[in-house]
Amino acid sequence: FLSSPMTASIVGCPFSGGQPRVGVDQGPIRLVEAGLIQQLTGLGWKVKFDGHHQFEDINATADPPIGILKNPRLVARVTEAVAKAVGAHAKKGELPVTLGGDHSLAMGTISGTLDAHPDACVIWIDAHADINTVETTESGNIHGMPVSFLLGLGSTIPEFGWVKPVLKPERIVYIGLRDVDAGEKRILKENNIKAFSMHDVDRYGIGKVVEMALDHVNPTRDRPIHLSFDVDALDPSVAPSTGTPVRGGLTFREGHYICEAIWETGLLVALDLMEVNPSLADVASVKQTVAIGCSLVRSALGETLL
Ligand SMILES: N[C@@H](CSCCS(N)(=O)=O)C(=O)O
Ligand SMILES: [Mn+2]
Ligand SMILES: [Mn+2]
Repeated sequence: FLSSPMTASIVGCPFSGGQPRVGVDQGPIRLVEAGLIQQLTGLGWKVKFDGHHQFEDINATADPPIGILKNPRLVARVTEAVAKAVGAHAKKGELPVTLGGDHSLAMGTISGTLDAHPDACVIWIDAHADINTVETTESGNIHGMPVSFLLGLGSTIPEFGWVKPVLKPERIVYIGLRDVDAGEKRILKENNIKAFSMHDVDRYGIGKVVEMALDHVNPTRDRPIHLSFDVDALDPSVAPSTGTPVRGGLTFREGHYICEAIWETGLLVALDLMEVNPSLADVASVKQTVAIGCSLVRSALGETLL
């Protein structure tokens, strides 16, 4: 699915509108400053990066909540721009590597991927399901909702008219869940969405879980894969500087195994690395979180241990 020479296009998205914490917009800047581009070049990738996206803000008075949804017009506008950017890169046979920024961005990245690769499946690595609808969300933070928009669940909002229900429930699988709201549990069940929680990771081991996840969404290993990786899937001791940390997460190796195994399929067409917030911990912990973000991207893009 990728053109040659293999080209990775870094889509830097300094965006925090999907959630209330300051700082997650600095994630992409810190990942690039840590040398991610040079690291990918070192792996043999042709890397394209024409600067971080400049999302123009909408002042709060012009963007009042819709229901309890916060910054709705801003999130709608930004994610539409991201969908266009990711879709354009993917259509050129490049591998878009979207650096967040909060996970509401995935409404855009996955829309873009599916525009270029309609048959793609989504592997969502996260402590959370991010599948709340307008009706079920209790926070109004849109970073907890992107999957519901992509599936076309819940009532539609005119401001999000650009999002089409391009994702089918049988084309997404979760790994790492351990903090799912009651409403989300109902949605997962009603839509028969496959999800491997941390209980499953403990029970089967990460190797078997990844195999079962791929068997579910990619049975004959012929579909393009969009990997959406929320660093809060990792245990907070491994990736502390993130907005919604939840204990009992993936180890350093389990996180990397997922990326390595998906690269090994040869089917990866798009990657998101989301929710790195470099303002939530001490200097050493921030550095650790940024470094593991870079490391996960390298593993997903072919870096091997031997
Ligand atoms: N389920 C909660 C938390 S959502 C956490 C979003 S993320 N992208 O995984 O950090 C909510 O809806 O606010
Ligand atoms: Mn998430
Ligand atoms: Mn999460």
